[in-house]
Amino acid sequence: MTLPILEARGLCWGPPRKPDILTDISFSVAEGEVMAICGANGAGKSSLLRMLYRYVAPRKGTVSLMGRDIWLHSARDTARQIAAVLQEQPSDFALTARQIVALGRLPHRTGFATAAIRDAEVISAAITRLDLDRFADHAFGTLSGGEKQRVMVARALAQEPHVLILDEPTNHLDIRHQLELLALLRGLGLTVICTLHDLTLAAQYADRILVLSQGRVLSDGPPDQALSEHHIATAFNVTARVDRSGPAPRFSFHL
Ligand SMILES: Nc1ncnc2c1ncn2[C@@H]1O[C@H](COP(=O)(O)OP(=O)(O)OP(=O)(O)O)[C@@H](O)[C@H]1O
Repeated sequence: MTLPILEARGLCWGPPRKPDILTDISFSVAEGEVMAICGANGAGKSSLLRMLYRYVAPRKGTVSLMGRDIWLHSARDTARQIAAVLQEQPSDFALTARQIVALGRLPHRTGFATAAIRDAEVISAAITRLDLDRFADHAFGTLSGGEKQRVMVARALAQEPHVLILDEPTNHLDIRHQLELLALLRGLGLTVICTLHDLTLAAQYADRILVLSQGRVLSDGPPDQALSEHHIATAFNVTARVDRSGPAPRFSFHL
C-alpha cells in the first residue's frame, strides 16, 4: 500500500489555557488527492489547516508528512513540501506582484547563479499560470482582492510544493475566476487540501470532502456521501435538499 502523503492522527488543539476546539481529528490524504474541508463558521477549519502546514503544534496527536512527524522536519524542509495560501494577505504593499511571487522560492534558495536562472523561470511560469502577466510589475497594494488572491496562489506554486493547502481560496474571486482556480488546482497533479464554504464547488471539484462540526469530523468521503442532506443539516443547522439528477449536485437550503 502506498504511504499517505499527509496523515493526521488523533489531533486535538485549543488556544492556550482554553478547552480543546478541535477533538480527535484523524484522516490521511493520498498523493494527488484533492480534499475540501467544509463546515460552519467557527467549526475549526482554519485551526486544523494551521496544524497541517506546521504553523501550530497539536496539543495531542500527530501530523505526518510522508510518514514522518511534521515537527521532526525543519520549517524550511516543510516549506519545500507544503505551501499554504491563507486568508490574511501580506501587508508589504510596496512589493510588486512578481516580488511577492518570488518569495515562494525562499525555501529553495542555494546562492548558485544557475539556481537564480531557474528561480526566475519558475516565478514567470507561476505568474503566467495565474493569468497575472499584466499585473506582474504592479505594486501588490494596488491590486484588487481577486488579483491579490491569485498572486498568493502563484507564490504558493513558485514554492513547487507536493502539498498545497488553501484557506478559502475562492474568497474575493468572481465566478469565472473561482471556476478557473479550482480547475487549475485540480489539474496541478498536487495533493490539495482546501477549505471551501461553497458546497456546490466543493462537490464539483474535490475528490473527497471532510466535514467538520464543532471541532470534530462529522463525515469524510466522496462528495455524495460526505455532503448528504443529513450531514449538511447537522453541520450547518439548516434543512438541506440535494438534487443529484444533473451532472453536478444542486443544493438548496432552508432555515
Ligand atoms: N487563537 C485563538 N484564541 C481563541 N480562540 C480561537 C483561536 N483560534 C481560533 N479560535 C476559535 O476557535 C474556533 C474555530 O476557529 P476557526 O477559525 O478554526 O474556524 P473556521 O471553521 O475556520 O471558521 P470560519 O468559517 O468562520 O472561517 C472559533 O470559535 C474561534 O473563535
